[in-house]
Amino acid sequence: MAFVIAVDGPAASGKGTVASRLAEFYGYPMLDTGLLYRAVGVRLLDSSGDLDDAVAAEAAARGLALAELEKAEVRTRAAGEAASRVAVHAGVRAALFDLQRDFALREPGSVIDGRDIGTVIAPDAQAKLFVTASPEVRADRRWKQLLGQGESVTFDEILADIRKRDERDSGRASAPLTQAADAVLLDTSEMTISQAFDAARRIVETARARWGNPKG
Ligand SMILES: Nc1ncnc2c1ncn2[C@@H]1O[C@H](COP(=O)(O)OP(=O)(O)OP(=O)(O)O)[C@@H](O)[C@H]1O
Ligand SMILES: Nc1ccn([C@@H]2O[C@H](COP(=O)(O)O)[C@@H](O)[C@H]2O)c(=O)n1
Repeated sequence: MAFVIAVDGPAASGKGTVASRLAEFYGYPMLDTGLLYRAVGVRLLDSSGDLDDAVAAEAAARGLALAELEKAEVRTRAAGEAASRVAVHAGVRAALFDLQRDFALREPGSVIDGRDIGTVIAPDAQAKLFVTASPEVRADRRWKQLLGQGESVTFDEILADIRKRDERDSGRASAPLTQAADAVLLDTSEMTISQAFDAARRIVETARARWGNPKG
């Protein structure tokens, strides 16, 4: 049976950073599911531009090619906003389900990060982390990241984005962002990347011991 590490949490909490370090440490493949929704959002922006059109959004999700996740465009602020708008459509989520679920079942294990991994995609995951940080810390991290990518934006604009995204992601009817009952909370507000990774690894090690696999 595959050992699945599910990493969920709000925008810019550092879940992707923790997930990629865990993947490297355990030698597992990693899937950043946010990129799927971002790529669907970008597809719609490039076509009709109507992010509220559920039918067009589902068609965009069904036509998605994995190569589209590699485009620099999916990592922009606009793509993040578009992703959270298309992610409310149940048809989009259904269209992306199998790809994520199949990834989760890869042997000998996988690391998947997103919003609904521990609750919907892999509710049976052996290790579940819910990575968070205060809105201000997350906004600061995302702001610096976007400045580094050459975007021109203020801290206050990013903080407003983060608050709006939290509200939309947590409030939607379909697979809302929520901590799974059996996920371990990891608040990285006061942690460096290396401290966050160490804490995450300890959580996973505890889950591995419980799972009964002595091989690290
Ligand atoms: N503990 C930390 N301390 C300082 N910076 C961090 C920390 N964790 C992550 N970062 C930085 O914050 C930014 C966002 O991190 P990351 O992409 O991992 O967040 P995320 O939760 O995956 O975001 P997304 O909402 O895009 O999925 C990156 O530039 C990353 O290097
Ligand atoms: N499993 C997921 C992953 C992401 N989303 C939505 O996509 C937006 C962008 O995700 P990032 O992780 O790249 O910030 C996010 O705000 C969610 O709306 C999702 O619904 N489910």
